[in-house]
Amino acid sequence: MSGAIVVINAGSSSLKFCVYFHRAQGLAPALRGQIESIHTQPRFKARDAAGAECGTKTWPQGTALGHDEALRHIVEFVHAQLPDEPLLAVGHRVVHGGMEFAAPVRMDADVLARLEAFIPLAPLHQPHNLAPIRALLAARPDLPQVACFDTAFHRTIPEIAQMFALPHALHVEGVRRFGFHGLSYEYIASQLAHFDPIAATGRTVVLHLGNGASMCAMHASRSVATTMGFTAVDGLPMGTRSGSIDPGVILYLMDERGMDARAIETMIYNASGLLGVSGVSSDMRTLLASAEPGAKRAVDLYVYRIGRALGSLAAALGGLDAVVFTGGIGENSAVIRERVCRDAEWLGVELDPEANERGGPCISTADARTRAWTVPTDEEWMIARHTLSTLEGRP
Ligand SMILES: Nc1ncnc2c1ncn2[C@@H]1O[C@H](COP(=O)(O)OP(=O)(O)O)[C@@H](O)[C@H]1O
Ligand SMILES: CC(=O)OP(=O)(O)O
Ligand SMILES: [Mg+2]
Repeated sequence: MSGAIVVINAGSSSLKFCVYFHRAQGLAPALRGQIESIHTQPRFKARDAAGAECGTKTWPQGTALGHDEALRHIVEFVHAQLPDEPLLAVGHRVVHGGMEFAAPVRMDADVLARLEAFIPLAPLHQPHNLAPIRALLAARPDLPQVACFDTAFHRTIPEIAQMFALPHALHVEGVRRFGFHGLSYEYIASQLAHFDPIAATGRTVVLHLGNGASMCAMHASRSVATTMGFTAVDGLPMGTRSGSIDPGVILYLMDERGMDARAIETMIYNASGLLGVSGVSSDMRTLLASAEPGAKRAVDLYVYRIGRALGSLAAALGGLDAVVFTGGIGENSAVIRERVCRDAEWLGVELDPEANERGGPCISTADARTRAWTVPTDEEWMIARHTLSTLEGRP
């Protein structure tokens, strides 16, 4: 079965793709890239198997390209680069799998309809995750497609950590914490043993800081608690999402400010977080480079909330052996890592500033009680492996 597996990963601000060749010796990346900042200043970049840049394009500042146009650009690019490679399957990141989908699944019209029910629970992601699946099911019904879920990795979270203190019938019906960024956490969990056996077997908090942001407490590389909940708007402040707020604020906005559910949805998903607090930008690079007081305010709140969440997750773990930074901000921003690590000194984290500037992978001092790492995530690799296993009928 020689040919290509194409992986599509629609994030809230980016569309990432990777083409893997499946050969006798296994899966190998052949072409990868992304369009980032798709709602604000889209930039396309692709690299070949050797890591050499093989495609770039930038759109003018202020272009709201959106996911559909971004996907069209990527499909044309991949087709032009690899016109003769037979396509074996397409693997997709699907953010919400609810209680029903705890493992990757082969797509058909029935599964698609069931996944569409979760659109209200992940409005920035699920529609964009499902649109290419729907289009391909219509155009190429013979082509295998596999959905891989952000929620699946968190199914090991103990019942008590999944609960809201609401009437219990709601929990039974599925109003519970699901958690997200699971493909990223699963990848990091698969890498921990190579970096730090203590982090792999012990108590580790992984910080996935991208446009969406969450943190996951892992015990022996399994998820035991996470900051996101029923939806991906919970937990940390993000690029445009509020993270946790007092639910009383929602009632106040409805009753006293005349806002309806849709207006509140737009506010908490699209106009809050770094963007709302700063009034400047949702993009961490822009905020760190800005002299505006709003930019400093947003970064300060971001770091503060990460520190609060770290204390809470360390409590859930009963202590802390390691922290791991990943995601666009976690992998690339030495400043944010430094600030988070300084605030976490009470938990035994001791930053090595030079190692942090170099980008790690180890960014803590040799004798720190709690080790700190920066590890690039690879959701696409997890999706490719799950897609192949599903095609081959393996769990
Ligand atoms: N060098 C950098 N310094 C600070 N932030 C960065 C840097 N590079 C990327 N980022 C941030 O990473 C975020 C995007 O992360 P990413 O994980 O790619 O997003 P998505 O959630 O859409 O998958 C943006 O906020 C961007 O500003
Ligand atoms: C679930 C989520 O927030 O994903 P992303 O960070 O890719 O937007
Ligand atoms: Mg992402």
